[in-house]
Amino acid sequence: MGNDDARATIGLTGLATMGRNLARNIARNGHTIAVHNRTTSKMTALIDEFGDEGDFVGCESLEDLVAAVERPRAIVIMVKAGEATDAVVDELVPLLDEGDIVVDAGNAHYRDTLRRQEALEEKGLHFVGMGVSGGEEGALNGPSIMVGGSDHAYEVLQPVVESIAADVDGTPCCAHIGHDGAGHFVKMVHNGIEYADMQLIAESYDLLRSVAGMTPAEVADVFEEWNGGDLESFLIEMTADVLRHTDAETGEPFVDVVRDAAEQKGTGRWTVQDALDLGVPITGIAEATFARSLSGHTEQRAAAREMFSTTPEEVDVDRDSFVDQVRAALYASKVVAYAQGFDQIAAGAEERGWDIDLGEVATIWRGGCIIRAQFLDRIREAYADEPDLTTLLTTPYFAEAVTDGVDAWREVIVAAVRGGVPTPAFSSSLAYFDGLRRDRLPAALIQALRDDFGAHTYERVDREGTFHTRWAEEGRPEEQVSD
Ligand SMILES: NC(=O)C1=CN([C@@H]2O[C@H](COP(=O)(O)OP(=O)(O)OC[C@H]3O[C@@H](n4cnc5c(N)ncnc54)[C@H](OP(=O)(O)O)[C@@H]3O)[C@@H](O)[C@H]2O)C=CC1
Ligand SMILES: O=C(CO)[C@H](O)[C@H](O)COP(=O)(O)O
Repeated sequence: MGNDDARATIGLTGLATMGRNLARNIARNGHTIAVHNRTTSKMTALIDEFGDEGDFVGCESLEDLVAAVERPRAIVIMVKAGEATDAVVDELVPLLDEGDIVVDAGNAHYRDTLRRQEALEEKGLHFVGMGVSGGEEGALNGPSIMVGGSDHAYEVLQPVVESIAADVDGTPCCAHIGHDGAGHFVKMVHNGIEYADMQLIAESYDLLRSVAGMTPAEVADVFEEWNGGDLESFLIEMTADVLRHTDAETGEPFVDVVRDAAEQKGTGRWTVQDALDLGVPITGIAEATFARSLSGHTEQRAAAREMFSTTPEEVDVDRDSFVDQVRAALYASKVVAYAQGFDQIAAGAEERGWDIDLGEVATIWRGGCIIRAQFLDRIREAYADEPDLTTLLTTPYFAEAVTDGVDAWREVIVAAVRGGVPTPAFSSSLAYFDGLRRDRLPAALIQALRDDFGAHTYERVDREGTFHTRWAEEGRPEEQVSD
């Protein structure tokens, strides 16, 4: 296909919340961008409203979009993940030429990215799975960008993606994470951590309201104060803002007029499914995902309330001390959630042959993305000191934070249990910490039971080898099954 009139550096199809702002960001940074949307009115609205922000080429069809972009073309797809992305890829591919680059910037499952990458490679095209985080505002003003694809594709895209990404201390929040699905894999785990972060924040809010009896506005003040310390982050700041918001119609705190059933588009669930396959215990993320599911089971919740309706025990706490304890518990649990997420990235990278630099991941999450937080700098430093870190939990800074916070963490969970306030993420994070540091785990009993009912064998603490006890026989003789 000829494109003699092509003058755009890059093309983008999918101009909903993210795509339209990403396109504006690209144009504002001096790149000519060709824009397209299945429903043309979104494209014309973008040009009408924001056409003067940069050099846009409006396109009514994918054919026009392809013709408008200089070769080798780079075309970004920013549409609904799943079937919609496949539909756009299928329509786009026949229009392209060898060497062109298709970039999926949506929240694709990394396995879909692997599949698409293989299919396009066979046609001589490059496929890039590019995770973008930052929501609507980040897409416009600088997101965090996780690119997966060939070295060549990254070289072509680098000037554009680095110029539009958020910037922290002069470093763009953008990196070539690895080949094929690596970028979408890291974005998936990022979203899993986002689920855990939000669940921990929600549990903190619930405790401060239900145990300490604070109003949403008072809790907002607490979050605002926390945002001035170690917990400083986008989500903590946003929580203060949301809790202070009053519903215009009713005059009630906004949080009280929102239905308490949390939805999910799937990235948290994928993270948990993947962690199960990898055998990595990401308990905080898993509990956060299940907590969203539980909140959505409205009929079961109604039945349970009717059957078990109880007034939880009043818990007598000193408000100021409790606020401090919740802060410590939140911080320690957050450290666990991030440690687990980074463990998953390390395990996934090893399993799939991606050379993922964990310090670089922490670096590009410091700005632009939803989980941006001051303490990512600490994580970056930890991996800079020791790239093959076994767990973030044992690095001096985080070990101290968890050790200092552990008593408060326990107190908070005791208060939650007494008060009937569910804290699945707090509790599972503490259980994870206790599990890791325990001298002996009851896993020994599980091994013995497995051997008893299924001859599954066990290892001994005092000798090498694999053993089986013949439980049904007199004297229960033990045999060594292998060395
Ligand atoms: N919203 C967010 O905060 C974030 C979203 N993402 C991801 O970015 C992508 C875009 O998200 P968002 O902007 O919220 O928009 P949506 O996920 O709501 O997707 C809407 C866009 O998809 C297009 N689309 C849907 N089905 C098709 C189809 N069959 N063929 C062609 N186009 C189709 C729509 O076109 P039309 O207008 O014609 O309906 C529209 O442009 C998603 O993959 C999302 O997961 C990533 C980070 C943050
Ligand atoms: O990717 C994102 C932020 O990083 C999106 O906002 C994501 O879609 C939110 O996920 P969910 O709808 O499952 O809460």
